[in-house]
Parts: sequence; structure tokens; C-alpha cells
Amino acid sequence: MSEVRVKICGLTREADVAAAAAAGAAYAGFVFFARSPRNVAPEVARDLALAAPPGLAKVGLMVDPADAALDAVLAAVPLDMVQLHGRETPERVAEIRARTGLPVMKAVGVAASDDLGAIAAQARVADQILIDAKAPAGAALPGGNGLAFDWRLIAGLRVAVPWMLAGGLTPGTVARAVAMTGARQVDVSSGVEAAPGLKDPERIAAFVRAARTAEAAPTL
Ligand SMILES: O=C(O)c1ccccc1NCC(=O)[C@H](O)[C@H](O)COP(=O)(O)O
Repeated sequence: MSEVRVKICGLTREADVAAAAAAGAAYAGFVFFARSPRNVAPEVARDLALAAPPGLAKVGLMVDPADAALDAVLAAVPLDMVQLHGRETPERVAEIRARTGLPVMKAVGVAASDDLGAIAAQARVADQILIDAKAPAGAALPGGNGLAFDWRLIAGLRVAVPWMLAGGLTPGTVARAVAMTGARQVDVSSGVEAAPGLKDPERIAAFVRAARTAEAAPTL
């Protein structure tokens, strides 16, 4: 079986990009959302993206972006994928995919079994699905909250496109999460931070190592 692929999201400094690459991450995520402590301006993200070595896919995260915002980010930053983390409908996901010409990963928030239907609906149009913890009502951010959901909800779930598990993962929990859900890709942000928006290279390295030991981890 191939190794679990890791996305480190919310990178704000060149050192964070270097740490993700050195640890063996497959994806680097840049957040374009003004209220986030991980928000990066397009010109900053451009420098970060240009610093990424080949093999590290650059993912731009946006929340319900208007066309003008999408165009501005895409014009400045050489991205490999767009991640949509708002309330985008499948129709809007399809539009953004056509407009940008890039693969799109759509985040779906999960808190209960009722939330799982959206995964199949979005998988009809998106290239990948990010299965994340649903942000609590009133949360300032729609993601990156360091909250996990009950992984048993998606144990054995079949998704028509590649998918990634996210939500409150840490170096200490990721192996168990992978073992319980069968995820082959995982995404982390706050679980590898020293402070909001500042990644910790040792935690990044520990996370990637732990994700890859998942096959040996005990299941439920
Ligand atoms: O990280 C943010 O600040 C953010 C802001 C707005 C929308 C989404 C955001 N993050 C989403 C992610 O990429 C996270 O990787 C995912 O939600 C898991 O985050 P965490 O629970 O902190 O690992």
C-alpha cells in the first residue's frame, strides 16, 4: 500500500514551507481568508509558492470566493489546486473548476451522519474531497479550529474521488485516525503550530512520521 500523503495547511513563512518539504509532505496549503491568523496576501503566497520544491503541491484555500478574488489570487500565485472551504454549492464548485482550470478540493464539514450526503454530492464535481470537522455555530473560522469529529462516522465510507481527512489531527492522534477511517491522505493545521499561523518544524516532522506508521496502529 502506498504511503499516507500529508497536507500541511496554513503556511505563512518560507521556513514553514521548507519544514513541510523536508518532512515529506505532499501538499502545502496557503490560506486566503482575511479573518484567519494564517491569512497570506497573494504577493506573500507567491514567494512561498516559488520557494516550494518540485513535488510539493501548492494548494490555495479560499472561502466562498468571488470571481475577482479568485482571479487575483490565481494571477499572482502559481497554484496546483484550489481548496474551497465555504458554503460553495456543487454548481459553484464546477464553475470555479472551469474558471481556474485547476483541480478543486471541496471541504465538507462533518459533525453527524446527516452531513455525509454532501460528500457524495460534491464528489460528482470536485476532484478531491476534504472531510473536516464542521465548525461550531458562531465560530470565527470555517476551518482550522483544531477540532476533531467522531471518526467512526466515516469508517468504511466510499467516496468516488480521492479524499483527505482533517480536523484536530495532531502527531499524537493521526495514526489512530488513519487506522480507524482508512484515510490515505490527511490534512493538518493547528496541530503542528507553535502559535496560530506559526508552524513548528518538529511537530510537522513528527506528524508526517506518525501518519506513515498508521498501518501498525490499533483500530477501535
Ligand atoms: O486555517 C484557517 O485559518 C482556515 C480559515 C478559513 C477556512 C479554513 C481554514 N483552515 C482549514 C484547513 O485547511 C485545515 O487544515 C483543516 O480545517 C483542519 O484544521 P485543524 O483542525 O486546525 O488541523
